[in-house]
Parts: sequence; structure tokens; C-alpha cells
Amino acid sequence: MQKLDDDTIQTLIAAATDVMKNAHVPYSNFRVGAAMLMDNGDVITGCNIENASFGGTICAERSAIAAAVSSGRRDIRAICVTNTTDTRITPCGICRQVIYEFGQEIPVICTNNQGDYDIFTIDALLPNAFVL
Ligand SMILES: O=c1ccn([C@H]2C[C@H](O)[C@@H](CO)O2)c(=O)[nH]1
Ligand SMILES: [Zn+2]
Repeated sequence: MQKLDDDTIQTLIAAATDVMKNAHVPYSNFRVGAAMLMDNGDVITGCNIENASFGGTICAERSAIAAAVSSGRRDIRAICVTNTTDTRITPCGICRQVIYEFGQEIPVICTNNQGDYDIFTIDALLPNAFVL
């Protein structure tokens, strides 16, 4: 896995934490924030967006990826995901598949409300991923 320096990790945690304020979570009240480091150094964020039709909910990770790809950027160097609890959450199965689409070596920084984190490659989180 490519080494991520601690400054970069802290920047991503801060951005993921900040974007949680925008989460639309009237059903679960569970805020999630994602922040991605792009190849050019930009940080692109996303929050979860819930829907009355629960299956229409978009996770923070896919929200960030949709924002990046829609603006023509798809070189994801790392993705950080955080939440407001003391659990270091990992991306759901759908998000793992979507992250994998943009690179099997992408580091996923999984953090909690204390700033504790674990880092896994997406390949480790989604072994034997589906590919076309
Ligand atoms: O990695 C995750 C896991 C869950 N959620 C969201 C979806 C839903 O709004 C809420 C509860 O599942 O958390 C994310 O955004 N990312
Ligand atoms: Zn998800």
C-alpha cells in the first residue's frame, strides 16, 4: 500500500468530519462523512443522503465519488470515512464495489469520532471483487 503521511491523513479526517454537517439523515440520524484525496491534491467530500424510500439512500462514500466523477476527476489516491460514534466504520458492500471500480489499491481510512483510524486497501475489504 502506498504510504500516506500523517498530515494527509489528518487533512482527510478533518474534511470528512466537516462534511458530516451536511448529511441528510432524518431516518437514521447516523451521519457519515467521506473525503477523498485526488491525484492533483484536491480533497473531494461527500455525505450520506437518506430517502423516504430507504433503498434510495446514498452513502457518503458514493456521494463523494459521484461528485468527483461528475467534475471529471477519477484519480482517487485515498478515501477516508468517518462518523459520529466511537466505531471505526468500514464502507458497506455496495460502496466497496464502487470504490474498487476506481482502483484496487485505494487505501480506505476508517475513522471514529476520536480520530482513531484503521487503513485497509479496498482489495483487502473486497476480496475477489466482481469485475467485467
Ligand atoms: O459506510 C457507510 C455506512 C452507512 N452509511 C449511511 C447510510 C445510511 O444513511 C446510514 C445508516 O446505514 O449510514 C454510509 O454513508 N456509509
Ligand atoms: Zn455504502
